[in-house]
Amino acid sequence: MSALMKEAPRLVRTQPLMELSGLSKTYGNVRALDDVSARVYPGEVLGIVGESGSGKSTLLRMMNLEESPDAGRYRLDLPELPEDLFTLDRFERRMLRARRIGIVYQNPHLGLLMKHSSSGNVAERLLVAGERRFAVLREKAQVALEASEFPIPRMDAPPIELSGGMQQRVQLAKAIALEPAVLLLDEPTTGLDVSVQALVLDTLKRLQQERRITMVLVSHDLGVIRTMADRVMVMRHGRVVEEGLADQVFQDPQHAYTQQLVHAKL
Ligand SMILES: Nc1ncnc2c1ncn2[C@@H]1O[C@H](COP(=O)(O)OP(=O)(O)OP(=O)(O)O)[C@@H](O)[C@H]1O
Repeated sequence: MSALMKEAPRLVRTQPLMELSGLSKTYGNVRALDDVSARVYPGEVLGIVGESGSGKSTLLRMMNLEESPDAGRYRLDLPELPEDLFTLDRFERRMLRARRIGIVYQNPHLGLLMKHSSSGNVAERLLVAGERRFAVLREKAQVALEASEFPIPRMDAPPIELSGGMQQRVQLAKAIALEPAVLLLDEPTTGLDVSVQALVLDTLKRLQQERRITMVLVSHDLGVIRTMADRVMVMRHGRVVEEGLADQVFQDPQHAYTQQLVHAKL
């Protein structure tokens, strides 16, 4: 079986790990999110797909607590957290992000200090979470880089000197260094060469299978979503128009917009 082929969906139907409800967000006169709700179950990969401007990245930024909605609530099923994470202040959000939420952006400049060493970028995440011992920081950074299949001899090179694929692996190492409860991926392979894209997806898939990391993957690329996701949410104009098991949505799309997306891809 090719490494990129999917296993049977992992239908874990326990309590959702992540639950967002009734999210709305308006920028000027653009309604980026319009009453969006989403649930993510432990160990699954939720794919969010939709055309440019449909609200995917806005939703992911909310999941990462980078922004607050005009309305809506956000719950993570982890100990000692409030019922609505949007009530947390800036500092509390930062700590929660550092310890429990990992993110990989399409644009590495958003996730990395491009002129600092790659190992330092990963170590910084560990520092924010309280680790101060230099040897431990370095060792843990190396372990995370290895898990991301980053070439270790280059771990002290700054991302600015690395290829796009390697930069994404540094972001990934930083994101998983503390074994987050959820890993958010915003178009993690968009802009990479197709062959590099396949290798990075392979790494994500392996990590997912070995560690059962709960993931939310945003992509406009149906191929990427199909490769990775157990469940899919289709967004359009800031709303969720369809959601379901990935195989179901791809084989038998119900909404006209999803049909259009799927058929355009075939
Ligand atoms: N900070 C912002 N200020 C103003 N408008 C914004 C902001 N963020 C998003 N928008 C607008 O909200 C809408 C949704 O944007 P969003 O980036 O979430 O969509 P997307 O589906 O991720 O698109 P893309 O695939 O192009 O990134 C767009 O019309 C966008 O222009």
